[in-house]
Amino acid sequence: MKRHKLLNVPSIRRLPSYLQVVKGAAEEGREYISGTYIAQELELEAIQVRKDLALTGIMGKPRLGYPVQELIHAIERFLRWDIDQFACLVGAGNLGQALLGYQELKRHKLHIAAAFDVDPSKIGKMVHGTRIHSLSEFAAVKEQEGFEMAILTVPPEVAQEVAEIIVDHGIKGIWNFTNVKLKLPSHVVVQQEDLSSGYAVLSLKMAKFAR
Ligand SMILES: NC(=O)c1ccc[n+]([C@@H]2O[C@H](COP(=O)([O-])OP(=O)(O)OC[C@H]3O[C@@H](n4cnc5c(N)ncnc54)[C@H](O)[C@@H]3O)[C@@H](O)[C@H]2O)c1
Repeated sequence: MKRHKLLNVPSIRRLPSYLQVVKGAAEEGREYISGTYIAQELELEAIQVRKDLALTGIMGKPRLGYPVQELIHAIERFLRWDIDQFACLVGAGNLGQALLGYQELKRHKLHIAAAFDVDPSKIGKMVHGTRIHSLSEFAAVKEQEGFEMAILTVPPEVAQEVAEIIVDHGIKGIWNFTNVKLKLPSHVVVQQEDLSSGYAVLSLKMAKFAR
């Protein structure tokens, strides 16, 4: 059996873009928003949007649509973006430092409490307000900051070994930006981020639709 199998992953992946549209409507002072409007903004089918939004437990009102503020709260609650979550980042290189500066994560209440690296020229520095520690300090910093989630942005050749170290120190979830398929104990949740899949879709769409 596949571990950590979550139903409705494609729906969950669409919810952040709905949230963006609904927040835009809130900024324009709108009180209600329809599934059809969200669908048009995102080039989706209205039925799909309504089905996805039903996951959050919210019901639209006939002819009016969804109350904007309630919809924002429903999506955020469903995604657990209404709760402060703390993570560390391991591998403060090009991608790692870009993620440290990515304000959108903070807006979703994901706070990167500490970063780790092995490069002596980076250790001790602050990057976008987050201190870079030596990986050897992992246990002590984790104890102090209490994070259980890690963002992994190390080179692929050390990804497995670094993942094992941080899991041994109690990390329970890894957002893995390396292209390595990590082999870890079944209690650890791993989310693989693959930029190539976005490029694959762009490439095929251009071949089909761009002139
Ligand atoms: N740069 C991108 O746009 C991009 C995009 C998608 C995925 N990735 C993947 O993300 C990872 C990082 O890419 P990058 O371009 O930031 O690389 P990078 O070389 O700039 O950064 C890697 C960092 O990891 C550190 N590091 C090396 N060994 C370590 C260890 N044992 N423990 C802790 N830190 C260690 C290095 O000192 C460095 O700071 C790679 O696996 C890459 O394939 C990068």
